[in-house]
Amino acid sequence: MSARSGWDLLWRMNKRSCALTLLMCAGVIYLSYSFNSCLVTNLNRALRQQRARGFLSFSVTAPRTVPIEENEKRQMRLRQEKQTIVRVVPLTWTGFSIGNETSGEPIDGAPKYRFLRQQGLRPSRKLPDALIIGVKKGGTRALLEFIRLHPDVRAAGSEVHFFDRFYNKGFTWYRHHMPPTLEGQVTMEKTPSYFVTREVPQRVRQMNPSMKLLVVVRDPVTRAISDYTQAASKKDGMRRFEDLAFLNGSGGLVDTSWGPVKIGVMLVIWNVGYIVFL
Ligand SMILES: Nc1ncnc2c1ncn2[C@@H]1O[C@H](COP(=O)(O)OS(=O)(=O)O)[C@@H](OP(=O)(O)O)[C@H]1O
Repeated sequence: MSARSGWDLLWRMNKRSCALTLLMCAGVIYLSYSFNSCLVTNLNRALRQQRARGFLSFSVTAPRTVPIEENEKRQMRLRQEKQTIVRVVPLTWTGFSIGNETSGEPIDGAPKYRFLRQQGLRPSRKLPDALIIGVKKGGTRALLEFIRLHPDVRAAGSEVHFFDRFYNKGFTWYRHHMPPTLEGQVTMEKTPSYFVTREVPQRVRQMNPSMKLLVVVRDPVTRAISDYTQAASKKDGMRRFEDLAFLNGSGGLVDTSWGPVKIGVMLVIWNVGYIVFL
């Protein structure tokens, strides 16, 4: 074999081994990438499941170097520490049972308050400290939902109508319709018809002279249209808005005795100094 053909052979062999090396590198990179992404996906799934399983347990993922037993102990310690300082407040309350609880006493039996009891907290129902009194179709539901996002506010889910419809049922009835609260939490409810019921201001004042009153105001015309639209959606064959809103179908003289218009001019029954307008 000549020297030249020897070099050629070596060159061809180097090219082959280079290609092989490159191929192997690519394989290693691909395998490690797949392994890592698989690991990350599994970790994410495990974390999500853990979070979903215990929304009240504050677990911390330990570094992989910490032995499992030690990690568990650390998690338990962390949980205990957190439980002493974290106040867990469910944002919604869907049911209550009259008869099991007496006024202002803690709700002991309900399993949903187990976490609070474990933390030494004892929720009880109170009469409201604040009312959203109207106006109907002013965005009162939205306001209540925004306010009750605050952990120190708890609100009755539906309209209670105590001061206008069920006043004769008494304060115990009213309190049982309020959600259980912890000390320092504000209790609220919203009933837009309070704004247009003549007896309500006096009744509210009698129950609690320092009650906070909130009113969402809205342009009376669009409010009336919204009110009418809601009514028309529930009742077939309702007359047209303009037929009801104007006297004798005049198109000029507004009928202020018609419900949806009347609400727009009802402010007179309240002492506006007591109300927060939004
Ligand atoms: N964030 C916000 N901003 C402005 N407007 C809002 C908001 N949220 C609700 N809305 C409108 O308020 C109308 C419903 O009001 P209420 O929740 O007070 O209705 S009710 O009295 O409890 O039936 C209703 O009005 P219409 O859509 O004109 O009927 C809602 O669209």
